[in-house]
Amino acid sequence: MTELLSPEGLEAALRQIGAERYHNLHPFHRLLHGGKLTRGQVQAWALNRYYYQSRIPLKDAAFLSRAEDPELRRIWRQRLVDHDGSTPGTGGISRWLALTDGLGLPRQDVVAGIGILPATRFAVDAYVRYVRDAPLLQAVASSLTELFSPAIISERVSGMLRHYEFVDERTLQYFSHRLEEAPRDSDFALDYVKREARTPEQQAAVLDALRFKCDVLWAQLDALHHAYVTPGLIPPGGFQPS
Ligand SMILES: O=C(O)c1cc(C(=O)O)c2c(n1)C(=O)C(=O)c1cc(C(=O)O)[nH]c1-2
Repeated sequence: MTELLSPEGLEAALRQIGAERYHNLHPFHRLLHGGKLTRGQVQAWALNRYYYQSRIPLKDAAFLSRAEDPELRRIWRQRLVDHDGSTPGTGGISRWLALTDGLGLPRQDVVAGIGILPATRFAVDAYVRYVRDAPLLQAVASSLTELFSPAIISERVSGMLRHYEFVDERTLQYFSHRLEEAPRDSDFALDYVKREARTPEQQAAVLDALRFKCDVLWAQLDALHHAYVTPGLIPPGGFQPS
């Protein structure tokens, strides 16, 4: 039998999950941020990660289609604006393409998802489906990995600028925007789940949602590590670094 946690207790339990399971702990990120990857391996990461970026607005649109409260929609819809921009060439997706352009990947291949790993697709699509189908409280909770993203983003930007001559401030501009957007989004989502998870069962579901999302992020890096680090088994159709 689980007990009802206080809102602060729930927050502490969520933060504990992040401390144990967030993808900053994944060996592939240690290599990426520590300058241990080749340009081809960084290309593979940016290409696969584009698929995640491209699906985030679809999952937020799925969320909006289910949110009946106008106030909740008004706040959540900012996420779509952040990724898609308000005019062509603005927003997070185009900033991610500035990174893949800078790494020398053909834009049309990136956008078409040519060469992305099967496990990237499966993990990301599972996240979109989760947000489409799970109770709204869990859909909100699944975004809470963003509580932990500012720390990893700061580490990534400083590590990559220090170690790789093939990236610069301009190609990494995506991340400076996320440093402002992610805390705003995750503060809102955290307040929401602390307020709305009122039974032990709901609290357990919120914690499970965050574990699920950590798995979505972790599985993407497992796939990259398996294909491009060790044992280096690139699946059929996977991107081949030149
Ligand atoms: O660079 C990262 O490590 C990282 C992590 C996460 C995350 O923790 O889910 C997101 C992002 N970046 C990100 O850029 C982003 O737009 C984003 C949206 C979401 C979400 O769940 O709605 N997570 C993340």
